[in-house]
Amino acid sequence: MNGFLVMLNQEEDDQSGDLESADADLDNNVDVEMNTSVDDADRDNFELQYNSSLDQFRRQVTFEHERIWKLLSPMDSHNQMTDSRSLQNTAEEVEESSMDTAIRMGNRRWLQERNLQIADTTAAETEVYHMITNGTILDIGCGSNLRNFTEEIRDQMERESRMGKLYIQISMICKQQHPSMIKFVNLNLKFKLQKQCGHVLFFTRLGSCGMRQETGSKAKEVPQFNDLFLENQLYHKVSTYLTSLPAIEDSDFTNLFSGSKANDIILHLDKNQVIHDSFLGARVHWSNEKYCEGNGKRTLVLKLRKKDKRMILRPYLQHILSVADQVEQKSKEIKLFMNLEKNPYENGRWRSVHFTHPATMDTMIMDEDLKNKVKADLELFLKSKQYYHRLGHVWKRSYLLYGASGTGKSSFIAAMARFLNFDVYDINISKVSGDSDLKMLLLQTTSRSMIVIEDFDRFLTEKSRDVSLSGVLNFMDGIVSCCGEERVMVFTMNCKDQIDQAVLRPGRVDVHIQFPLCNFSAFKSLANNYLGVKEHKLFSQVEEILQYGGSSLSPAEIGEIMISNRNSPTRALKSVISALQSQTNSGDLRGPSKVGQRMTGSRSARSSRDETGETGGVFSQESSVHTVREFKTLYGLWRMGSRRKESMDLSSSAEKEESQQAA
Ligand SMILES: Nc1ncnc2c1ncn2[C@@H]1O[C@H](COP(=O)(O)OP(=O)(O)OP(=O)(O)O)[C@@H](O)[C@H]1O
Repeated sequence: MNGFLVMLNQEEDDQSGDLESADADLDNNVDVEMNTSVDDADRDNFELQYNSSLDQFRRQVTFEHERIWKLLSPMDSHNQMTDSRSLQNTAEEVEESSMDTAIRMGNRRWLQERNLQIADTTAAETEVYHMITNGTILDIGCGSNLRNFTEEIRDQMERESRMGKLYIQISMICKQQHPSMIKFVNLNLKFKLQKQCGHVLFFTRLGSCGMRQETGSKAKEVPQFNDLFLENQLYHKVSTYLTSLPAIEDSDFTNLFSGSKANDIILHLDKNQVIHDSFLGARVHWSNEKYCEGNGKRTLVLKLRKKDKRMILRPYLQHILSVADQVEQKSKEIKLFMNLEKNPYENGRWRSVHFTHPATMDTMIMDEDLKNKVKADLELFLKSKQYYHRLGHVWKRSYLLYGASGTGKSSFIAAMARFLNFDVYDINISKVSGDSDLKMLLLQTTSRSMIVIEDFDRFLTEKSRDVSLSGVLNFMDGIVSCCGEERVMVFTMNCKDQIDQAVLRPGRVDVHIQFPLCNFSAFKSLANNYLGVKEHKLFSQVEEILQYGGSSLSPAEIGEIMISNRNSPTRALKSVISALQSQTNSGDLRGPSKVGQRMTGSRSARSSRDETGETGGVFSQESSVHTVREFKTLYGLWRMGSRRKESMDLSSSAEKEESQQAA
């Protein structure tokens, strides 16, 4: 009678419940006695035990079984090899999915009927050794396991078998690389054992290539370099991901590094330390345990439970990639690229500097609703890769920022760049030598960037220019515009009324954002930011002027007055009031400014509004076209052919109120 424990390779069975109970048995050192010796009768019954409806499978198992017994009789190694190959070929012919299921079910039933325990044999080599030396005889002779066993363990197994202990082989024929070799090694060992003790029983399992690969190990390694010593990008991504885990902060074994941004500190896991993570309820462990001091190569090792592996491995890796991308994107130092020379240089046209503009969405003074709408629009865009691809659209979005000089358009571009953490390519179109040069510039930009053309209206209305209108239209959404992805294009204008409708059509410009002159709400924000004043007795006077006289100064102009008088808020507010009054009284609401310095080259907002009949308040995304139509028709402002049929026009609700009041 032989005491033994059968260990079914955990890698080959995904019914974890039993494996867990088997683990418990193993811990308690429970050996299961078997009353019958395994002999020919048992072998003959083997087929019957697989009482499966899958006839094909049954026939196959019988066939395999006989074959293996034949292989155990003395023969030369050449024949064994040949036979192994033919076994493998046979396995390929059999339908795999039903086979796998049947094998699993069959094995389990067979083991259960004999009251045999199933244990986890993916245990570390030392553990297996421990079980062997403790007299618990077992073996699962799957090729991969055998490869992992040391000579010492194999010798031990042989010794034990000579003492009459029983080994049970649950082997697996796979179609992976070198299966015949594995099989050959496997069979050789069994052949020896058979000769020595005569108590070896084989089960042959037919596995598929995919299954084999997946079942290779519970641990997945991500080496830093590939065989060609090129850096493994996945290693880089996983490292980035791990540094973003909250668990790394709690670890006692971390090294501190400076990040790419000033004042950034990054925690890296110390060598041979483990960090835990969870995904979809599964717990995983990462370690950089394999750290080779000699050549400095590192490997990150992922360990997870067998039952979780099939379920979460792929989505977990996808999750790692996307989190790492986000982390990298956030920690990236933004750059500002400029095209300076007309003649192309060898290294491309763009020259870059660090983008240091301090404006952010928080520092922008504008209607909060409008600001939130733009932020939501940008966020949605970032998440819409699949959506754009499904529609066959290039993953890009174009914004038109329009309004008088000094209303914050350039600052808003900076705020958008910071919000997205995108590099900015600021195209100076006067330095572009022609249509093909413009294309070239676009081709040399990267994905995840903002491409900006400021004062676009000025360029478009110029009589003589190097770049043609069709060159510009192609730039905006022609074939070359798809050379990069996830890009935001931004155009700024003082006034869009004189612009060719083809330029502004959706696709070329998706979102219109108006930047109004300073209204009372913006004034209060400026007073708070620039003077530190939240309330003041002069506020009501400012409100009155703005309400009845309308906005006449830009935030830049009012801001400048406040900065110059920042030592005395009262003086600053009085100066603002007199500037507003003088603008109103002069009738030329945007005549030459007596306050601050107006940016050159920009037409006054009010004069452009007068020219075009623009009232300042337009419609927001939600407002119905009907309301605007009514409004404009009433005041004779309706121009034929709405240019905003499909593109979104965002303007502040304050501006809308202003329009309504004006009406
Ligand atoms: N809405 C605003 N919020 C915060 N700051 C503003 C705003 N508008 C103007 N400013 C301040 O005014 C200055 C000029 O603004 P900015 O250059 O962004 O205006 P602009 O609309 O781009 O002008 P231009 O059309 O002449 O280029 C900046 O220093 C900016 O801080």
